[in-house]
Amino acid sequence: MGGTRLARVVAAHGRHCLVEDESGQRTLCHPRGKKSAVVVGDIVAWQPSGDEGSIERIETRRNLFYRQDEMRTKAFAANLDQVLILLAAEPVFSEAQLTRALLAAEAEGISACIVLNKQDLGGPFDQAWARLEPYRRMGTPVLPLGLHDGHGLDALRQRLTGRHTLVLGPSGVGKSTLVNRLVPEAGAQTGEISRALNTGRHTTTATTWYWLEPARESALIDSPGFQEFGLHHLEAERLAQLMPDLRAALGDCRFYNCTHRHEPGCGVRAHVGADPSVDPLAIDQNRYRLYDELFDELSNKRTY
Ligand SMILES: Nc1nc2c(ncn2[C@@H]2O[C@H](COP(=O)(O)OP(=O)(O)OP(=O)(O)O)[C@@H](O)[C@H]2O)c(=O)[nH]1
Ligand SMILES: [Zn+2]
Repeated sequence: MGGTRLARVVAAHGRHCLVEDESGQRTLCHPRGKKSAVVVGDIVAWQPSGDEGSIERIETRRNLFYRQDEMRTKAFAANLDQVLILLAAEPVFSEAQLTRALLAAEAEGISACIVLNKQDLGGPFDQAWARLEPYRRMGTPVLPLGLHDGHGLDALRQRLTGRHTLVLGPSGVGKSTLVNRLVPEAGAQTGEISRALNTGRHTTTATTWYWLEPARESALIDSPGFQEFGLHHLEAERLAQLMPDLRAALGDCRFYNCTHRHEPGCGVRAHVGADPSVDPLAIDQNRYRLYDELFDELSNKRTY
């Protein structure tokens, strides 16, 4: 159709968004009619009208990273290559929250990595690093980082190169420090987006797309909302498949529809609490407890 162009959504506020074309040109767009909301990372077909534009269509998404609680769904971003979960030696992180974010990524087929910041803190860092051992063992990359002294920054840059990465993390782990460290003109970009979308507030409250280099190949997508990570969109029966450590032990249960909670002859529970130096399929107690609790939560969810 004449006049329609493809572009990427680099910021969204309400139903309005900022799209960026291949040359890097950004345009404020509004949806035409009653269209479903766009998400950062969406590829859209849009049509210019004056200085602004209207969204005609959202291209099919490769994936959509989102959370869902009883009342609402929150989409973080679409078409991702990777989700990076930033944690730190302090504040002490919640394993439940970490596991939920990993599950949401796995359910959409998005690879995830964990980055542990504040390496300079010594003891607390070592304790946090030890808590992440089951995650390393199940194959999730875990990178040490010290944003204050630059430790591990090169390895992190390597992991981000050529990918579009959503960054998530609880408050206080150093997410703004990370963005400012990797995106030299982050402040300017944020200001430009705030002005364009007329939010009148700092866009740390909205999801924002940052390019890491002038060639615009690697991107960091900064998104708030790591708290209250609802997984109502997942079936309880799918959980074990989505947890790599449990998944590795599947196939040896007596019952084909085993929930791995109370059935006799369960091949998963046989590995819970085992010594990893003896049992390569050992499942960490905490991980199993999280599975058990989530199974309860997801099988008792109410639908409205
Ligand atoms: N010791 C230490 N402190 C760090 C490091 N990186 C960041 N911090 C500190 O951690 C605190 C939180 O950093 P921010 O970048 O504001 O963290 P944030 O994740 O954006 O936090 P919110 O703004 O609450 O979302 C600040 O006081 C930083 O100086 C580090 O490598 N070591
Ligand atoms: Zn079982």
